[in-house]
Amino acid sequence: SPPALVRTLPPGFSSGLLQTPRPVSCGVRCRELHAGEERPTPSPTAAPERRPFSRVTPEDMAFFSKIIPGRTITDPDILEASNVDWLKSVRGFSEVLLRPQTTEEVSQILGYCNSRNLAVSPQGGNTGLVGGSVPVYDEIILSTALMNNVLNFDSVSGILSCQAGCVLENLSLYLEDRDYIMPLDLGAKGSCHIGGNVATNAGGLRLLRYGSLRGTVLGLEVVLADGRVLDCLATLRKDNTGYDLKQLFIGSEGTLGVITAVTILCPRKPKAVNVAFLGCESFEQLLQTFQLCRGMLGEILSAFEFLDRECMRLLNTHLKLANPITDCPFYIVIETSGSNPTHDEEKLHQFLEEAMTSSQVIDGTVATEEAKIKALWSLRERVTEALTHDGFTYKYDISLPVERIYQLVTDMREHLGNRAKSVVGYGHVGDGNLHLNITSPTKDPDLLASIEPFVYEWTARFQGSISAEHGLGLKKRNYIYYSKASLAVALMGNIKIMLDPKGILNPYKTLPDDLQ
Ligand SMILES: O=C(O)CC[C@@H](O)C(=O)O
Ligand SMILES: [Zn+2]
Repeated sequence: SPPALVRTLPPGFSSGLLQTPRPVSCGVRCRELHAGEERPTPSPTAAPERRPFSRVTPEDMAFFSKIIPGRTITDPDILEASNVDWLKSVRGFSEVLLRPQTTEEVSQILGYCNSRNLAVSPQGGNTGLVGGSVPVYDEIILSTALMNNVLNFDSVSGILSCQAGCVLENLSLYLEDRDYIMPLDLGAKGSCHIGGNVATNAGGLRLLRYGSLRGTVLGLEVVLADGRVLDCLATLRKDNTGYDLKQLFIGSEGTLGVITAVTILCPRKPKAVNVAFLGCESFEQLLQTFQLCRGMLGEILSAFEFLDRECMRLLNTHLKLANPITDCPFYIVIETSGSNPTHDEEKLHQFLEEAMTSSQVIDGTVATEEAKIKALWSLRERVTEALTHDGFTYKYDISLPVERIYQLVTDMREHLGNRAKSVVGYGHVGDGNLHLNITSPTKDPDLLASIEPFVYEWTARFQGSISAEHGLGLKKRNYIYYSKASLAVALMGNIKIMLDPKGILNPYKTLPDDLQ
């Protein structure tokens, strides 16, 4: 029988997304590449069976307590928050939460877990939306929360070095005091950790201007599954000495190593920021406005986001946020960031005049002061929160050629008829990234069966990505084949085996079940 420390699942209780347990795929951790191999049929999102990892014993606890005294948590009330994801859609049953403060501590923990065959679920701010940051069964939760020191900031180059557990908003405030900003900004900034941002290659609201973390992250320190510390913590803009290994860990969702420190290139704080909130009659007009905006605002444009009328309805109903302009089918948030307030305002006003006279935009409002800028941004940033009050939410994060993104929403509405409560579209127009969200009063397997695989087939038909910026985690892992060739996925499996031969790091995530 399992040691007393480990609670077995209550009878009939499902772990994670588990509904119908699927037989363990093959148990083989070594997979050969076969040319022309058939792509496996994706299984439902149900979690695979627990793999035969060891269970935590009192001896293991004694070891952890010696390495990180007072920072081994077993209190069920504290563990509850770390076992459940932000959406409350995935639940694990871990009984151990470890809070290291240093890279050396992470190294010792992983070296030990690897030798004992104990599975580990790395966790940052736990704000992910695909079930990637919580355990599925009894994996040990390895939190970066106490690894929150800035290591260095070079005010000439703008290069920041910090530990992985720094909260994004704290880093932003730290940099703003020094006349710099972070190159990324997300709705979850108050909780998410930079290590988690990098591990998931989070996109967010500024990607249009500053690019993805694949460009702005200059270096990483990563603890590998066996405890070795990989020092790629470079601070160079240019470095072509061999393969760029840090890219493997960016977006790997904690399955290849635990990121412990990051160096990141930060832009100067803009002297002038303006936000315009505009309304359009059709998505066609919204796209024309985007084109015009790129032409007229070019170098000062820092965000071009959208939400539809349904999103606005949910913001009004659930969060009591008022629409600052007349009711429209589509709303745009445009942000400019530049170095000359007079020049930027003049450009923005010329653009708005042109957009209004050519009837691309029906109504709009502009903000230059911080409080109003914040209020306008919250209409875009808080859609996710509004959706959580609308019911059970099915979330899709799709990349498509920009002119196609809203067609998926209209096709989905037509396809579902009155079976869904709300079908909404919003997202990052500038990046060709749609957030399609569908709600129902409660979890509804029939509705889900109507949405999937329809949404994935639709996306694959236009060579889109089924996960633009949220990653695959537990929920989307089996749909990877809709966006990646079989050979690419098989190579990913080989990399996983090379770096984590026992598969202890964030098991059941990112890779499809046939490669777990
Ligand atoms: O909740 C979502 O689907 C999207 C969340 C986030 O990526 C956003 O852009 O607001
Ligand atoms: Zn987004």
